[in-house]
Amino acid sequence: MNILDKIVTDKRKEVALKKTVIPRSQLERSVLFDRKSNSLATALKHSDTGIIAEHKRRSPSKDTINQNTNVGQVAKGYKSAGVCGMSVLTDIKYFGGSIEDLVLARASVNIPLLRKDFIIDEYQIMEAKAYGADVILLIAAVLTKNEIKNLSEFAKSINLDVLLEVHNEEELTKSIMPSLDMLGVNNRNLKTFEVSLDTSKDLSSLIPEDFVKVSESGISSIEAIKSLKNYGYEGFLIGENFMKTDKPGESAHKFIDQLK
Ligand SMILES: O=P(O)(O)OC[C@@H](O)[C@@H](O)c1c[nH]c2ccccc12
Repeated sequence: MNILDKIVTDKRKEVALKKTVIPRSQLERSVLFDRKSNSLATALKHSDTGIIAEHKRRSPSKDTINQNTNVGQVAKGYKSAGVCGMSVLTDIKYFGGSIEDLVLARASVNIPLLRKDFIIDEYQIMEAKAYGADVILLIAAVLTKNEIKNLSEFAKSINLDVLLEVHNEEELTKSIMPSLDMLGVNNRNLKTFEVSLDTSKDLSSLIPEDFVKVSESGISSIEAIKSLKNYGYEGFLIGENFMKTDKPGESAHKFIDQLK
């Protein structure tokens, strides 16, 4: 079994258990369920820099990145750096995050927040909304075309933006549908952890114009962003490059200043 299969197997168990502890009807009663969403796709379209900064403590490819973070402070730092949005990893077992991280970020900022997790069930989308997310990530590598359709339409029905992540042409062609707002190309292969920005460049011409294009992972230089912009990318998801420093917000600030 590859790592992605393991993550999804564990995720199915986690979701089944969570459903018994907090039923959907209770999620719907969260005050955040009625909060007006803040669109990440719109923010990216109106930005010259397009940075989406991530909160990530550890990952299966890197182990520890930063265990001493205060997610509320990181959120404030990213906001004052001028990011378009923040991605909050909520997977516990493999990334050291939690759904509470999302609500703590939401308590600190009103910028668009992406719930970054392995979403396989509507329940997790309800949970994302209840804990303050504006956007969900769907990963084509772990979903069928039908699942992508059902989950993205459900997210749209509760006013969440959808970022669909692909890694190759096959995933991309099966996924193109009107219920998505943004198409993200992950430069990291989630099965082997290999990283190459060429993945974004190679797939760019296959993404229809009406989707905001996002390049994800392995981005650490201004040059990388400048070259990805030539391929039509408007969003850049950066985690480790900021999180490996003591002050992720300040690192993001310096980075964004150089982009302007
Ligand atoms: O830390 P990086 O290399 O800048 O990558 C950030 C983000 O793209 C990465 O964390 C990510 C992209 N897609 C994912 C899916 C699940 C978990 C994590 C991810």
